[in-house]
Amino acid sequence: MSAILMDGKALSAKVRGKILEETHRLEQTGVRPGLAVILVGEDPASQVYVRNKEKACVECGFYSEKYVLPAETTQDELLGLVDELNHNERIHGILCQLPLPKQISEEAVIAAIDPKKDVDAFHPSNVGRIMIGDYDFLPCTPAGVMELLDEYGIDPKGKRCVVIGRSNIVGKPMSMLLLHRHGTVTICHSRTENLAEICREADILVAAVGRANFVTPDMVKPGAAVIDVGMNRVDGKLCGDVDPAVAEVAGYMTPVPGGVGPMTITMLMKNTLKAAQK
Ligand SMILES: NC(=O)C1=CN([C@@H]2O[C@H](COP(=O)(O)OP(=O)(O)OC[C@H]3O[C@@H](n4cnc5c(N)ncnc54)[C@H](OP(=O)(O)O)[C@@H]3O)[C@@H](O)[C@H]2O)C=CC1
Ligand SMILES: Nc1nc(=O)c2c([nH]1)NC[C@@H]1CN(c3ccc(C(=O)N[C@@H](CCC(=O)O)C(=O)O)cc3)C=[N+]21
Ligand SMILES: [Mg+2]
Repeated sequence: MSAILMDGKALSAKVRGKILEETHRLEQTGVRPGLAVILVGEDPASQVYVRNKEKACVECGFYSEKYVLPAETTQDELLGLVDELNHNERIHGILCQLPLPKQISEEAVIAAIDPKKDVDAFHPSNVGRIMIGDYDFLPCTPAGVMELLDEYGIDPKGKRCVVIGRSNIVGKPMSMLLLHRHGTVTICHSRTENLAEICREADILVAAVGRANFVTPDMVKPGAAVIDVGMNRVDGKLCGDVDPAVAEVAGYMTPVPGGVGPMTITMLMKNTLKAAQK
């Protein structure tokens, strides 16, 4: 048996095509969606992400600005830029790439972004709204995973869903979106006991750990949908959190690259369009 690969690249192309149509419609009213991306320091993974985001902006017809700041940037300097972008009328979405250097508080920067321009949906008020189920912006990576599940006809309703990872940017919001869709959700983390056993019960297993080949075939229920959020560099090569051998057990699986990554960026485009439409 070999899992059906969930093609995030193909689905992204489809969704980006629809976004481009919406962009053209919005332009009739004199508004072009604008996204500002801030990158502090030279994290190589972040640079790939920023490059892919620029390409996506072109595909969606957006205006975009990129700010590359040195690793020594102070918190006040960064907050100054955020404030400027909050007031810049060409910019509808602001994304500050995480992680930030040690001298800068991520919480302070996230809180400084105007919630109406917070296309990551990381601001506490947007996070709160997601908890309640009353939101404008969905968090990009979890939203991308949900669109992939929908595209392949995988409905979380009533199903055992296991999320490995509890970060604010992936694990926690992922669990919340699965819960909204009536999944029975278990969140695992580094202190979880009997992790493999818990994972083996999952109909939908999401790996957001940040460790290459963490999920092995013995941890997967035959036929399960296995979603690989991981983006790890091993000897210069990009690989996920899921051992490729899992494809022999799983029913569905997302590849890395070409799975969740492109969908994350597409959801960022969707949020930016939405911000511009408001
Ligand atoms: N495809 C995409 O669009 C995106 C991909 N990523 C990638 O996803 C991965 C996760 O990112 P992120 O959530 O930010 O990472 P974090 O490092 O913030 O979180 C990792 C989580 O995994 C848990 N964990 C670590 N080791 C173990 C273990 N041995 N057993 C069980 N749980 C463990 C941690 O537990 P604890 O809380 O106890 O420490 C933590 O909750 C990374 O590879 C990142 O690059 C991230 C964002 C978007
Ligand atoms: N404020 C903030 N928001 C984020 O959403 C955020 C962040 N910071 N920090 C870093 C992580 C990581 N992340 C990725 C998204 C897409 C790809 C991506 O495009 N992946 C391609 C890579 C292909 C290639 O190698 O070019 C793929 O999987 O096919 C990678 C990584 C978003 N993150
Ligand atoms: Mg920091």
